[in-house]
Amino acid sequence: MAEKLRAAAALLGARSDTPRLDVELLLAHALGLTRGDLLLRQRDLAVPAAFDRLIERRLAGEPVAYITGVRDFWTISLRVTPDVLIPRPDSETLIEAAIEHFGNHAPADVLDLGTGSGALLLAALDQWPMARGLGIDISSGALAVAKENAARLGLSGRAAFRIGDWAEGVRETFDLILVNPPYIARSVALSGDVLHEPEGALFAGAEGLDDYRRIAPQLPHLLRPHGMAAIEIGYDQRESVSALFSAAGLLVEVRRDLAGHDRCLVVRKPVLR
Ligand SMILES: C[S@@+](CC[C@H](N)C(=O)[O-])C[C@H]1O[C@@H](n2cnc3c(N)ncnc32)[C@H](O)[C@@H]1O
Repeated sequence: MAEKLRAAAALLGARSDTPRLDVELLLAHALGLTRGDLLLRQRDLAVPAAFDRLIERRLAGEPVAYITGVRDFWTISLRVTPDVLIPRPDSETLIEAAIEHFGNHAPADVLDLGTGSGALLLAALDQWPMARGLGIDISSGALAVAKENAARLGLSGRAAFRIGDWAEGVRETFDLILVNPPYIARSVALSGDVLHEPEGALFAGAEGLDDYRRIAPQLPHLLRPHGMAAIEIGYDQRESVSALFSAAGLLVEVRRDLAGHDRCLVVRKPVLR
């Protein structure tokens, strides 16, 4: 088996930045095991015939998460399909910022705008067992995946989902608002795995700012006085996006991801004295 895995990883080296991990995840999927079980038991296992077909799909550019249908995010494992963006480790910066803000005081009500697979909302509900949440997305395909994830994680009782255009028509207020909108400029030529992801999850007009422009004026009406919003940004959007939320009368700080890139705006209401 070891030789076969080395050969597959060498093949994928031309296509992927993480060939060894890809091979392990695909083989675990072919065997119906977790990656952990695969690593523990690999000496006793044979490579199934289905593995070669999975490697072919990966070589043709399909992301591992769409092949296996699964992606881990924060403390949870999510089902993913081509209807949803594959949740990124960088987006965990938003959950970390929320944990830092709330400390021992858990948020009661959470809003996730552009919920996709439900990653951010469901990670927050897993983090705070008494919290309830609402996930909104414009894509009915994405909402079907998010609902399935809530059910699989036993979180349906605390998670509601609604089709919507950002927060249009939302009358409720929230302690925590999580937002990872599309933020790539239309002129950017994408390559690699991302070409398989939904365009509606990626692009936001000529400068990548169209969705922030819509969301910024909505936030003051949605955010409770001591609440916070964690908003994902592209590594070079700190100033342009901060300006939009400041202009909406909100206080803005920036958080970096593990790679040291600006990744998340922490947005609060000014405290009235
Ligand atoms: C970058 S993805 C984020 C998905 C998920 N929150 C995550 O972090 O993995 C952006 C999401 O916003 C949704 N979206 C795009 N335009 C929208 C709009 N006008 N109103 C609501 N959701 C929208 C897309 O369908 C997509 O699911």
